[in-house]
Amino acid sequence: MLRRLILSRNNTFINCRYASQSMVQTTVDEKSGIATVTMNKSPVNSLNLEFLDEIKTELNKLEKDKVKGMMLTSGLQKIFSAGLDITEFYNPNPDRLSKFWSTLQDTWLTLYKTPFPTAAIINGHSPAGGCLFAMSCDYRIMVGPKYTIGLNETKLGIVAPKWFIDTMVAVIGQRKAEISLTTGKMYTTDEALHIGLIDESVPDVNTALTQGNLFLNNFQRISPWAYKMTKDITRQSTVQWLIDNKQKDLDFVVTYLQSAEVQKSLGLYLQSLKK
Ligand SMILES: CCCCCCCCCCCC/C=C/CC(=O)SCCNC(=O)CCNC(=O)[C@H](O)C(C)(C)COP(=O)(O)OP(=O)(O)OC[C@H]1O[C@@H](n2cnc3c(N)ncnc32)[C@H](O)[C@@H]1OP(=O)(O)O
Repeated sequence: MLRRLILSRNNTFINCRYASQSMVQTTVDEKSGIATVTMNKSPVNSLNLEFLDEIKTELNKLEKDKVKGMMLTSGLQKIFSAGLDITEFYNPNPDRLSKFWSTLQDTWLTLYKTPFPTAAIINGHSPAGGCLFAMSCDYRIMVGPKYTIGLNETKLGIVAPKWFIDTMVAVIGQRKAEISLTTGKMYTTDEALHIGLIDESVPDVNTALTQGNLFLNNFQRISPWAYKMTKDITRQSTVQWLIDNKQKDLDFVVTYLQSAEVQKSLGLYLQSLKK
């Protein structure tokens, strides 16, 4: 792991930590203690086993370093994240599929439970797993108006697992989540703002980063202990369900994803993407 100091947009030095050929770049503003984690896996930030593992490792490091907040964003031009890497579960190797799903569970738990406040800077399309990661942050700022966000699993002929669903319910409520999930709807920035899936829509990424910093700076005046306890209590039932049902969730997903019917749907969906 290498470290270097670079000059940030507001002329303060930021501590930049990066690994060679890393898919995740992190900078920490020395003055505010706020980290920016940038996902950088071309072409679409699809979440495969190695990428998830890197994100989880980075989040754990930030916790150890006691950062004051974190913004999650993308280094790609028009995509926040295309969600889970479909090639991990189309014609999968069963052992790798198990490892992939366990890593997803752990990465999500780490992100959803961070002891520091988080903001998603959604600077591109954010379907499915990309939307899950954005919803798992404490606050969402999306660059409009061109991009879309949502849990579109039914469009792939698959079903969002219970903890994806519960995460969405926590953000937009039962009724809107049910409609969104069953129809697999991808929302435009304006629509997402209207239903509360995002908190702010802004015209460009610099404004999004400024607003993200503003949101996270609110917590300078809040006791970290009070923040963490409140977040734990608020998110407890969703988190506890997964902790108690990790193996059941894994077994179900691995079996279900390998069924002939699901594999057929995924094959057709992948083909449509290639076109
Ligand atoms: C009791 C009942 C309980 C039931 C429980 C069931 C539980 C089991 C179910 C398991 C659930 C699994 C959950 C999955 C969640 C997911 O995240 S699935 C992934 C969903 N993602 C998408 O649908 C996004 C698809 N991609 C796009 O829409 C577009 O690519 C884009 C808008 C992101 C970008 O568009 P564009 O810039 O035009 O790029 P493209 O040319 O489309 O793509 C470039 C390149 O990338 C490949 N690609 C795109 N997305 C993915 C992906 N998610 N995974 C892998 N690969 C992807 C695309 O095919 C192109 O490849 P080529 O360059 O053509 O080779």
